[in-house]
Amino acid sequence: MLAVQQLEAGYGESVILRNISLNVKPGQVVCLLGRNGVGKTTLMKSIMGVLKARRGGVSYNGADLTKAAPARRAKSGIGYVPQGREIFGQLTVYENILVGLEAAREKTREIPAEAIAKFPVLPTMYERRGGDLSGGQQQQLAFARALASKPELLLLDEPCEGIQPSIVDDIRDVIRSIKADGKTAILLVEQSLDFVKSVGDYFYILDKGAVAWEGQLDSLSDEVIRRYLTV
Ligand SMILES: Nc1ncnc2c1ncn2[C@@H]1O[C@H](COP(=O)(O)OP(=O)(O)OP(=O)(O)O)[C@@H](O)[C@H]1O
Repeated sequence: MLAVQQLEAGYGESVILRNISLNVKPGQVVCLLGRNGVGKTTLMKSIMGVLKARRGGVSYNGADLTKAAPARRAKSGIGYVPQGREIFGQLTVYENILVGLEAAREKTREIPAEAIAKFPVLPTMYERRGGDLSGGQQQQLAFARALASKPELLLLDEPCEGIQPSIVDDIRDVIRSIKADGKTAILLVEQSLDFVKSVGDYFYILDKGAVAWEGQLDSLSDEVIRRYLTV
């Protein structure tokens, strides 16, 4: 469903991604691995269209999205939980989720039940400002905002970063439950290999601007971990 082909992207003079090709199939949980600074977030931004591709392309369900703005990509069915969550601090919890609804294919102001079903605490906080929530609550809100448009592909950039261990377990459960529902594929950036192995199907390792290794997660060997992931 998602195909990234020979993508090149970067900032100003610097080229971060030189030649990236990867695929995500329906319902799959694909994990993006690599040492700090290899460009995982840059790739997520390029897929979402926040950062323009310089070469190569991004296609989704057969449509070429390489030149499409982020809003069109969202409307095509791609949801995004960015690194750092990017909750609108001055908006209420409810309003934050409504922002996610803007990307829904049918026009509605009704938050779909499935967006919040996994986060029962959120409706009890609808009137609170996003900025007043804890990190874990903000992460739940970022998930709900992304799920509001019923995406078929969810981009998750380090959803456990800065989150306390008990909430990390909750996030794992949410990812597993999205996977079990079978309606939404996930492209996940995550540092913890244990976490990745507990939710993922397939992996890509980035190194030097390209895909250095890929495979089924159960085939990820200690040798590959040492070569590309150990600091
Ligand atoms: N807005 C920006 N302007 C210029 N350079 C940037 C910008 N954002 C990131 N970079 C640089 O691009 C490179 C890749 O960064 P990126 O955040 O994509 O890596 P990452 O693999 O996600 O790292 P981490 O695991 O630390 O989040 C780094 O060298 C970083 O300094």
